Amino acid sequence: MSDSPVIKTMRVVPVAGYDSMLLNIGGAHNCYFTRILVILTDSAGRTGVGESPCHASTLALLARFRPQIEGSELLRQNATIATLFASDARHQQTAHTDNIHIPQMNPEKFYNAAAAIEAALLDLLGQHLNLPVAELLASGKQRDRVPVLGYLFYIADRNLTSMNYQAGHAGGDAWLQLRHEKAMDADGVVRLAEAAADRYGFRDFKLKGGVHHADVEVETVNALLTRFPQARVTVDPNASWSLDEAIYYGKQLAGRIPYLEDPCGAEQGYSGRETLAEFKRATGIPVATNMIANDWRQLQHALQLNAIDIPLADPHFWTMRNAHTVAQLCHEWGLTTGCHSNNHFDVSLAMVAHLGAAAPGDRLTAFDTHWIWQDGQQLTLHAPQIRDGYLELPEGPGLGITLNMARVEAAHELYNSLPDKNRNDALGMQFLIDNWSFDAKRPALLR
Ligand SMILES: O=C([O-])[C@@H](O)[C@@H](O)[C@H](O)[C@@H](O)C(=O)[O-]
Ligand SMILES: [Mg+2]
Repeated sequence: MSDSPVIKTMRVVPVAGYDSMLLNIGGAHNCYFTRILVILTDSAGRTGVGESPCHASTLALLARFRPQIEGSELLRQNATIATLFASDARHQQTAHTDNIHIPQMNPEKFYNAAAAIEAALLDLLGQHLNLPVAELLASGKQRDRVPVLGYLFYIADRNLTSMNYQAGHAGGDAWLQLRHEKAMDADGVVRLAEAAADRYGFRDFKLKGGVHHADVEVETVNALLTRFPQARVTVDPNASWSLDEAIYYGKQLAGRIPYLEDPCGAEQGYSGRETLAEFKRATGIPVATNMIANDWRQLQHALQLNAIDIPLADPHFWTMRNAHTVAQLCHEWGLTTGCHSNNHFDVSLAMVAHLGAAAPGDRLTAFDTHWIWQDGQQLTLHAPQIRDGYLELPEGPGLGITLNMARVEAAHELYNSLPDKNRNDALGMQFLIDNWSFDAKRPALLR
């Protein structure tokens, strides 16, 4: 044994929070979203934490990994993580599909589990060395703040449902009110963007598409560009457009948008990587993706086909260290570094901040975060802040955050009370369209 601190306990805490009725190709976000916290304590009396998307199979995997983590030496965390990667769990899980109903997103449960454990170990290691996690990733800390985008959604009318969607706070900050109200057209989305820009200073926006006919979504992008002529605006239809549609609408937007995200996907015997490569050649528009390059093998094929420019390597899909390696590869190979997100708490916000702070080079597109939809529900004492369009790196060693255990326990209670614990966006959608079901090739409202 070295004189390394030893991991004493690993606690896995599924937690829930509230969300708005946000639309996407998979349907409508539930009024609740769920996540998992992995909380480690070590023999030096420190606590480290990581966050991941929540799914029953991820919880099962974390339970399986616990004996390998407890008793391990903190300074040998590379070997500990390598043991997880060497286990058959990595391959068993890839055979399972998830409930998210967004095709090919591939948020593999093994990676989610490994990512949360790895983040908690890095948090502890940083505290042990008195260094921020950004300094522990191979490039070291490059910046103190990371550009993030205003992630905009069409919002359905929560009053049409019997679900427990929350109301906003009238009379205060416009964003905190509007994020709960119906916004189904360009005007509504522009009002959301104004409120988000006022509160967070965004200069980049991404519209979640795959909801209306492409004409409506392009009109919304145009309205955003008219209102914010200096802003970078894009749309992500989650591959619901055909290749022909993507080229048609891409040509309308070319020169005015910095990139398109997953404009099209697999069709007629051609893979998503092949259709995106054709899209790029036809329009010259850079392509970002979180759908077809989510592991090393997919990324290799995507790059060989020259299908993408911006792999949105989410640390929860890759682990923080692997996502950082993708950022290094982007830097060395002339690609652009970006980051995908799902609804999350502030532990994930800190993970994303450290990842972005350590990404080498200047070719960084504003990172995604859903945090603005959850702002106010923090589980830490001081959540990382978004100001002036940037996510600020928290101060202090490790991830720079401290859990607020009273809030964590309350979020855990909420999780325990939920009948549906896995993400299922079809539920809310049934209130809008009878018997609605997911179709990877059709925007959610076109039935
Ligand atoms: O939150 C959503 O509805 C998004 O559609 C999310 O699930 C996607 O993973 C995502 O943000 C994306 O960029 O495709
Ligand atoms: Mg996307």
